[in-house]
Amino acid sequence: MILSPSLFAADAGRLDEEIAQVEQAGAEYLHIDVMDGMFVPNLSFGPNILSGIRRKSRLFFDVHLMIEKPERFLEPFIREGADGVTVHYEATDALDEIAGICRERGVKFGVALHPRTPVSVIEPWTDVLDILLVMSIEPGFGGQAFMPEAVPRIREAKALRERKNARYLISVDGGVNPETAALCREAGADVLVAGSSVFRAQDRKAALELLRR
Ligand SMILES: O=C(CO)[C@@H](O)[C@H](O)COP(=O)(O)O
Ligand SMILES: [Fe+2]
Repeated sequence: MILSPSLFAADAGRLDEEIAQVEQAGAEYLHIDVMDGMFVPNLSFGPNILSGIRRKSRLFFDVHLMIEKPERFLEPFIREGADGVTVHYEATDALDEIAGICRERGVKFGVALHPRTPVSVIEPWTDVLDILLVMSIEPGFGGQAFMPEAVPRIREAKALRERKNARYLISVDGGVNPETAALCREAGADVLVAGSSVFRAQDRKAALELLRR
């Protein structure tokens, strides 16, 4: 299981220490939420923050773009250190272009699905997709409860991968804690994104171990 602590839940006054802690505790990815106040009613990190934290960490930077027309900002996020860029299906008509740029620049191409977007919409891109992000909350805020409807959607994403003989990782984002992590794992998740359950815990290593178990 790949664990991707979500930086949005970290103490913004000491991001480098927070990142070092989860890196030392054995996280594989660092999930970085980018919000534009349009696609979601909130704001978060921009490319300048990515550039700053890139100098402090070797983790895989798993960038989750919750922005309208993400193709406008792909280049700065790649340049500043993203290893994977996940865009929302609902936010763009340019998935082919985005997939092409990701391939050219050697970064993983991810697509996120809002909880009400059918999993089947991704079918035309399954052969170029590296990460399918199944949202298990309404995007825009951390600390929300996991939506149980996500579980059959993870199963559907896995069945689709098998049927299409595709290779994408299935990632789950929102309300992931030790209990809901178990449901996600059983359903077929490969990557667990977890904000509050990691960064609100005193002992990050213990928190990651509980998610992994
Ligand atoms: O993309 C988002 C929110 O839109 C997430 O990545 C959250 O930041 C996850 O936080 P928790 O639900 O784990 O607290
Ligand atoms: Fe996210």
